[in-house]
Amino acid sequence: MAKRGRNFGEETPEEDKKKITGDSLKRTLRMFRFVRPYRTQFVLMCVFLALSTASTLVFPALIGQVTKVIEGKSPFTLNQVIGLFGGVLVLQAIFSFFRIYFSAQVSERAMADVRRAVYAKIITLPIPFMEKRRVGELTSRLSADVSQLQDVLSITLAEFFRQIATLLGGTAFILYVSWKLTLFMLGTFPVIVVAAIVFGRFIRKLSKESQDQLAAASVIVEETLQSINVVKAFTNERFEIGRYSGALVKMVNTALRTAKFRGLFVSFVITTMFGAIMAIVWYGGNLVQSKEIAFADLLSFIFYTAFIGGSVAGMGDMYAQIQRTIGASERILDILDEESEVDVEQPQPVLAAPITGDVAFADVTFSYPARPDVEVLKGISLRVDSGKKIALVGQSGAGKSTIVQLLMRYYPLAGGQITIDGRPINTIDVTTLRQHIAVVPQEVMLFGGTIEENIRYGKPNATETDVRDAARRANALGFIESFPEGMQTIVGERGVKLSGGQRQRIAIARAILKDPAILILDEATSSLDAESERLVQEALNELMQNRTTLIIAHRLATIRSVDQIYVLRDGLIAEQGTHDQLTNVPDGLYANLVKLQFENVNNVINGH
Ligand SMILES: Nc1ncnc2c1ncn2[C@@H]1O[C@H](COP(=O)(O)OP(=O)(O)OP(=O)(O)O)[C@@H](O)[C@H]1O
Repeated sequence: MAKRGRNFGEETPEEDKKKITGDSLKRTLRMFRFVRPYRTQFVLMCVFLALSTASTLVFPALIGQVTKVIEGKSPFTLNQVIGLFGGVLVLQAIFSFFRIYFSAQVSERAMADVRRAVYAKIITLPIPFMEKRRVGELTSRLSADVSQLQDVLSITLAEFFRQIATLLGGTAFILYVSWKLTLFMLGTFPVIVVAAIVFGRFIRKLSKESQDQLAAASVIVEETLQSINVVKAFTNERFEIGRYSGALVKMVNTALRTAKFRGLFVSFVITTMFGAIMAIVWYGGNLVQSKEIAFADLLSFIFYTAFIGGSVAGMGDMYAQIQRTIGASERILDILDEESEVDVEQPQPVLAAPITGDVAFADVTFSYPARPDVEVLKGISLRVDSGKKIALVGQSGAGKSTIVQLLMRYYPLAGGQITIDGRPINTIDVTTLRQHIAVVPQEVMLFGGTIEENIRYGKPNATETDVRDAARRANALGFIESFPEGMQTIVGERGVKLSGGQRQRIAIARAILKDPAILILDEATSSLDAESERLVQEALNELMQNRTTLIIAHRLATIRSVDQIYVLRDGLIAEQGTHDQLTNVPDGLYANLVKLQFENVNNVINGH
């Protein structure tokens, strides 16, 4: 049996072992909506499948006919029968071709639609959903689960149909030839096939064990090579070699044990299968001798028996296949049934009336969905008037990033309200809301394309001149043009080919191009060298002009001139005011932070 992805009868992983119930089958059938657009091809595939199965089933009967001709017991000549044989052969080839052609048409297109739908769903789901799942898990929905469904459409369905047809057609034929021989055959052959299936399962379990052990050994290699510096620093080479050898010995032992059973299995199969055929030939031969059946029919009988045996063997795998398919469909449907926050079926909203950018938080409380019992914000109220700048400062974990994540509407609030221009943000379309906000993150993440593509990410329909202009205003044009390929320079994976300061300026150019009313700056914690710092700061000043800006500040030196500073402690605003006001609060939090940073800088300068 041809199988893609998984091997014949391979053990079904635990998570795939879904009970087959009426409900789960019904749910799985919902996946057929993806086949509906291709129903013509699907029907054609079924027709050719039926035809090719029927033509295969004719072969044993034809072999019987040939024998009859040779024995001189047929009204046809040898050439006529062989001609018919050839005709069936040609038809069978044509039918099979079209069956595969149409099944590929259906399965490839329908599965691309499933992948597109799942991806569109995943990328538009709210952040809390993404937090609950691992990225690897989501990507395997797109690869493994969809491939499983594709197997069903392109292979399993055909196999299933063929097996049932062979079983029914073959049994009907042999019953017609001789019910006695049929009963004799049914008493032996299927029993052996089923025994072989069970034995085979056991062996596969064993070989999976040795595969797992090989995987475990590979993990040791991978881990140690990845952290080779650590291994060497601790001089643990000998220890690791020992660990690896141990894993190998275990694997070899299991493999040898498996081989013993595999040897037994092969001997068992060969002996019993051929034994059964011999028994049938013996019994059938007797029937031929006593003239109960014709010799030609005995030959056809044996061929059909082999066909039936193959079908019974294939059936064993069918149940596992259906289980896997139900599991895969359910996991895909679970995702498709989630509610998106962005409706991609609708065209992207054109930016509604420009906003002025008055941002206000009123008594906002919040807990992350992943940790509902920890209140991260305990009643935050703040306001930034249009075009003004505020800074959020406070210890790590105080809730600064949370505040801006809520403004982006990544999470629903537990209490209170956030408004922009007086409108609660949950009444604004989420795409429109985010179109008005740009974020310059702490760690700039660039996509693997060109510099131009990365800047254009801020506004996909921007002209080349706009992109250059944004780069120039972000102090980035200089370094971009110093590269031989200029704007077309490919930035390596995650932008590793660019320095930290350069990446930041690209992120600033991106934000300038987006031209939002509201800006969020998540200050980089690591400081740049003085020249880089100056270039970035200049670019930021250009970006911040006339925009409502929220700065998550880590280095207090950069926020002296903001309009208002909010000092956070444990999810509450502990102090607020301008830099000058706050530094004068005796023993104030901010005053202490400033002192601390000042001392640190002095310590570094003085070499302490
Ligand atoms: N996605 C999340 N799920 C659950 N808890 C989170 C999540 N993100 C942050 N937290 C928790 O919320 C609290 C506030 O985190 P937040 O990132 O807002 O702090 P921060 O002030 O920005 O800190 P830093 O300066 O280190 O970035 C922390 O205790 C953190 O552990």
